[in-house]
Formats: sequence, structure tokens, C-alpha cells
Amino acid sequence: MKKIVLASASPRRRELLSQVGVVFEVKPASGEERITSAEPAKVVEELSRQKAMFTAYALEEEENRDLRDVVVIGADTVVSYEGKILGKPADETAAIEMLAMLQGNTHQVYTGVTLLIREKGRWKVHTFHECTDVSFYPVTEEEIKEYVNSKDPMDKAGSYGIQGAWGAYVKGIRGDYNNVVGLPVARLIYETKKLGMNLRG
Ligand SMILES: Cc1cn([C@H]2C[C@H](O)[C@@H](COP(=O)(O)OP(=O)(O)OP(=O)(O)O)O2)c(=O)[nH]c1=O
Repeated sequence: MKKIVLASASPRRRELLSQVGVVFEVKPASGEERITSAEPAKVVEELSRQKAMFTAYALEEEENRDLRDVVVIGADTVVSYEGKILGKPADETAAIEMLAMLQGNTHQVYTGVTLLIREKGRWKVHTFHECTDVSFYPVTEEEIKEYVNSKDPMDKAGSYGIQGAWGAYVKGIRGDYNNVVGLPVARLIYETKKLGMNLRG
């Protein structure tokens, strides 16, 4: 039986993983993340790998931690619009700017996921990403300011949460909804099945 460790502080990721029946422990990654690419797919893959590795190293440091059958999961989400990568907003002004840019248009949400699978005393790395197109109706400046005042955007890539009040402006999506919220759980289950693993058993 695998021992799953989620390397994330995101409550959304926890909920999504629980929702599909995976039992896991949470150990958020701590360390400085570094980007070496400007391509969103590569960025999220790279960051998800770094997050998973920070947590894996922390597990190795723990006394009496049995690493056998451990699987560490790390994830990272960014929004991509016209060649620009949008992460979490630095402040409210940045959030307003991002939403003003995204409203009335279609952008992409990328989530990268890394699995670190403990095998024969080493970590086997498996990384993938999922992309979802998201379209917004036109949104006025006043509506954007009202939403930003709620603080909901501040901990979210692209400055919005599809699952919250901003849902009022979502015209449609193409692809996996859960990927936008931060973890493409169906793809995760599919990938682990391909590796001969059962995360839910
Ligand atoms: C676009 C979008 C993002 N998000 C969230 C998902 C992620 O939690 C967050 C992007 O930040 P991330 O850096 O991917 O993750 P995090 O810092 O929240 O958590 P951790 O690194 O510990 O795993 O934005 C939503 O909740 N809804 C949305 O619609």
C-alpha cells in the first residue's frame, strides 16, 4: 500500500485529492523555487518537481521516517495569456491589472504535477502537465474592483478563483475544470494507473 504525501499548502488541492478517495498526509514544500523557462508548460512542470523534491528531502531528514512505498505529489498552477505567465498577484493593483487583461478574452490555465515514487532507495520522477482554456465575459472595472476588494484573488494564479465569486463571469472552459482549481485529479489517477499504481487502494 502506497503512502501518499501531498507537498502542498493549498486547501483546494487537498479537497480535490480527498474528493477522489485518496488518503494522504500533507507536508507543504518549503524552499526557493526557480524558473529557467518562459514556456508555461515547462514552468509548471519544473515548479511542481521542485515542490515535490523539497518535501521529499524534508522527509529524508526526518528521524524514524520509513520512506518505503512513499509517493510525494507536488503541483503548480499558472495562467498564460498572450505569451505572459501570470502567477499570484503581488498586490491588489496587480490583481486588477490581470483581471482587466483577462476579461472578455480566452486564456490558458496550466497545472504541472510531479510524482516522486520511492523505489529501491531512490526517487523515481514522473511529471506531466494539463492545460485548460478558460473564457470570460466582458467585466467592468467596477466589477473587477469589487471582486478584488473581497481578497479572493490574492492567493490564486491569474487573480481569480473559478470556484468562487468570479464564477459569475466565466463564459466557458475547454478541458478539465479541476485543473483550473489546481489539481487535475482524473489525469493524476490515469497517470498512476499507467505506472501500475493504485493511489486509492
Ligand atoms: C486559476 C485558479 C487558480 N487557483 C489556485 C490554485 C493554486 O492553489 C493557486 C496557484 O498557486 P500555486 O503556486 O500553484 O500553489 P499554492 O501556493 O496555492 O500551493 P502549494 O504551492 O503549496 O501547492 O491558484 C484557484 O484556486 N482557482 C482558479 O480558478
